[in-house]
Amino acid sequence: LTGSAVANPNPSNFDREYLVPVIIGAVTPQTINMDLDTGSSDLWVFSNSTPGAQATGHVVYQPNTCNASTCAKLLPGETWSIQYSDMSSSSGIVYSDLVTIGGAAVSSQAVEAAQIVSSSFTTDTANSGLLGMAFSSLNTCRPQQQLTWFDNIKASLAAEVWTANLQKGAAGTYNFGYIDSTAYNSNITYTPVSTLRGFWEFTFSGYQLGSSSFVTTDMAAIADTGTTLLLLPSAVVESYWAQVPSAHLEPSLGAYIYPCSATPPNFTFGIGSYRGVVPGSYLAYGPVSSQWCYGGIQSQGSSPFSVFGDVLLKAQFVVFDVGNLRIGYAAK
Ligand SMILES: O[C@H]1CN[C@@H](c2nc(-c3ccc(C(F)(F)F)cc3)no2)C1
Repeated sequence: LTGSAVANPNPSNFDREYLVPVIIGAVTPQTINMDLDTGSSDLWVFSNSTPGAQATGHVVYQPNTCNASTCAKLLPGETWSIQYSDMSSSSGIVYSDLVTIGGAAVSSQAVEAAQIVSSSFTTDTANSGLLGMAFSSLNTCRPQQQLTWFDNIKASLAAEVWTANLQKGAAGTYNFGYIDSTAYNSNITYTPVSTLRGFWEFTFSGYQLGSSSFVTTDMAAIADTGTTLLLLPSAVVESYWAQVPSAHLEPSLGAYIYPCSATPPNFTFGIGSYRGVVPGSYLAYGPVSSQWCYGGIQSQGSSPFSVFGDVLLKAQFVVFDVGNLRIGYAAK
């Protein structure tokens, strides 16, 4: 078994997130556009349990709890509650239902129906749920923790692997169970993943800011498709933006902005001897005013690891190798 699904950048806002059409339900299938997030492990959707004022503009999951085996089943006593790093949150109850992504189906997937969503979820009307693709140890369902869609399907796949091929301002692809050798043009460089924190966590071997020399230093990072930007240690971020005249940390935003007339420098990361290049044009996030633009590289703050978010991932072909607990990068 293999699967392949489109990854659509949110149309209106600078590739802020990438949405995948997910089909939930057998008797009354619904296609729900969800944010595939390698930084969390809950599959949750706006639902008929979400207050109308919070669900306005969203597709809502209507579990068909008929008695047949093909229907949705409420999991008695199960609840979930999650908070994302931007302080947004959601919580609710849990059903089991058929979930198909890119033609690959899991018959009894825990589908977490939201009873409460925070305001930024309500306003992000392109996104009607999150599809967690980190490790199941992070799943918030209690008292019985639930498995991610990938953990449920991986034994049926041709290989316990999936790949992300996100694009700048265009539809990309998530493939499940196989590696499309036509989708990249360098060898894939793999490095081990630590699952101790439940993330796709790995060590990268250093970085290069623009045309400066490569800095060889082992650093921790997670690959997080649910984070828009590239988050690095504040000292590295300061050095990066020092290369752009008038770029500065804007106190009111807590973020670096730069003159929109400038093109930011490239960012290169190392994995062993592999060098992954993120073109400077990918590091221009979007305007905050007529002349100031929001930088695509920002500080990771007090986080113990950097965050390789969409601005970096869309420049690479990325292999999430669950079977061998490793992550792979290739140029494309
Ligand atoms: O927590 C970490 C796990 N991965 C990162 C992540 N963050 C979101 C997110 C998506 C949409 C929204 C909202 F719609 F704007 F509310 C908020 C957060 N999804 O993955 C951060």
